[in-house]
This record gives sequence, C-alpha cells and structure tokens, in this order.
Amino acid sequence: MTRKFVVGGNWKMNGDKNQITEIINNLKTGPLDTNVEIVIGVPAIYLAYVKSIAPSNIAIAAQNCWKAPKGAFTGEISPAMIIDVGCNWVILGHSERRTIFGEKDDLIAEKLKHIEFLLRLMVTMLCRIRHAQTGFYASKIIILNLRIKNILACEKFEDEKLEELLNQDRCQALTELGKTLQVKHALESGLKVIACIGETLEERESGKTEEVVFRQIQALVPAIGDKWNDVVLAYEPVWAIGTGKTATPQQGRKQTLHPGVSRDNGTSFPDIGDEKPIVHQSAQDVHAALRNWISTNVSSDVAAQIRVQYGGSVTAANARELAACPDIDGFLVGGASLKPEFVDIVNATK
Ligand SMILES: O=C[C@H](O)COP(=O)(O)O
Repeated sequence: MTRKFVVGGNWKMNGDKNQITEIINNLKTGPLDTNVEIVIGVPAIYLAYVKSIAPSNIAIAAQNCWKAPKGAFTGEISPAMIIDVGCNWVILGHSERRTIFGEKDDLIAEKLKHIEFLLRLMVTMLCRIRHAQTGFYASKIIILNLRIKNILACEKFEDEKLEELLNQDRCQALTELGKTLQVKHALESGLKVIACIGETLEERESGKTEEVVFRQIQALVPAIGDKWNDVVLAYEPVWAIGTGKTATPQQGRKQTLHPGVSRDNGTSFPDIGDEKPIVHQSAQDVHAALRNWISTNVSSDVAAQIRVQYGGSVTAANARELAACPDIDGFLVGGASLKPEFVDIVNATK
C-alpha cells in the first residue's frame, strides 16, 4: 500500500505576525511537492490568522486541546473551537506538554490523590468479596467506580480501565489515560490527530524503547477505535527533540553499546556487568516495530495504511536519508519548520 508522505511543522511557541507571514510566503513560493501532505502546528492565538493567509494545500493544526467540548477550563481550547476557526488537525501528546510543563501530570496528580484512596478502598473490598461474597461490598464497589469516573470527568470511562489501574503503576496508567481521553474527544469532534509517542533518554539507555512505545500506543488503541484514517503517529524520541541528535536512520543498523563506550558527550555508559549490552535501535527499526505491533494487535490493514512520522532534530541535511527508510512516512519538524529549509524537508522524497 502506498502511504502519502506527511510532513508536519510544529512551530511550538514561536513566531509573531511578521515572522508567520514570512514563513507562509516562503511556503507559497515553495515549490512544494504536490504528493506530500503538509500540516503546520500553530500557536493557538494565531490559528485563525494562519488559516486566513495559508494556501489551501497546507492544513493547520493546533498544538494541543482539552478533552471536553466546553466548560470551566481556563486557558484551554477545545476541538470544537479549532474546527470553528477552520482548522482540522491537532497535535496531541507532545512530550513537551508533559515533560517541560508537567501540565497533564499536574492534573493527573491532583486527581490521583482522590483516586489512590478510592482504589485502595476498592481493592480492600474486592478482597473481602472474594472471602465473603456479599452484595453489600459489590454495591459499594459500583459506587466507588462511579466516583472515580466522576473524578476523571469521563462518562465513558470503561470498567476494564479500573482493572488496568489496579494492576499497573497507577500514575503512569492515569497519565496515559489523560492522553487517551484527549485523543478520543478530538477524533469524535472531527479533528485529525497527530499522536506523539517516544521514549526518554533514560528509557532508551535501559533498552526499553519498544516497551515504552508499545505501552503508549496500546493506550491509544481504544481511543482511536475505528478512526485510524484520521490519525498520524509521530515517533519522537524525547532525547532527539531540539538536541541536534537524530535516531540513526538506516534499517538494521542497531548500535550496540557496551560498558565503557563513550557517549557523544564524552561520558561513559555504566558498567552493566553480566547484563546484555544495550541495543540502540535505528529510527527505521522503531518504526518497523511499531507497524509490526499494530499488525498483531490491531489489524494488518491498519498497519499497512497508518502513517508514522519521525520527529527529533529533522533538518534539510538529514531528511533525505530518513525519508528513504521504508517505514518512515513523514516528519514532525520543530525548529527547522520555522526556516526556509522546511521546503527542502517537505521535498525530501522527490
Ligand atoms: O514536534 C516536533 C519535535 O518536537 C521535534 O522538534 P525539533 O525538530 O526541534 O527537534
């Protein structure tokens, strides 16, 4: 199956009207490969302005949105508002939303205080039911379940999720749940979503890249439902964002790191004794692994059609080599999307 190459520019919190006009004029001059889909992620305050001056072959994305259509959520924007100003994409789950601002984690942490207590109570009751089989405890559990749904402000909170929360690290599970609810609501509202996933440096160095990205995508599966056509995945290793370091593009070129081997910054990897050496996967390897996971856990059709972008220090200098990898279907570009070289990145498959 041919997947249309899709290049996203994420301006993050950059630009003013003058700079934005200059960027758009540069894109208008192009020339841009007409076989490539282009989406630019714009600060919320400029969405309407960019929509009014951008050519029709460039789609506009918000960089985040809330998981409800309206209400008392000061400072937030909803999918309905994004659509109302003529834009039809949103970037969700970007690592900067969580790692720099801790926005979602704060929210989750606040909810967690209440939920931890309720979950503990629920576990105690479940244990007692196992021993006593009483209807009294069963009805209390239903009430607790409703209370947790209420705290999460989600009517559609599925009972299986509770099981998951009981079995997993709860903070992690709730953080993933927050992201899931955003994706679900955005898709239900009619937006297309660039859903970001990716491991931190610490996770990569402990050989956990696949474990982390599989967990992140697993959390998104129920939220996406049958709307895979409206989703683009962006694999963005956190350590590669804005650092000038990209994952090695080439297929099969895994980098095996043994104790004592120096990192690029001159420090050494820890002595891991008899443990297996850490294998650093290339961007292509991770993209292929994601596609394989989707084939096994969702369907082979979805795996064949889903577009997976690579993000993290993409520039005109490395875009061609990355674009040549069979499972890299586009880019999510930060810094370089503000520069004239973005045109060359869009044209990387030409
Ligand atoms: O959303 C884009 C990514 O965070 C990549 O940013 P970057 O190209 O500046 O590394």
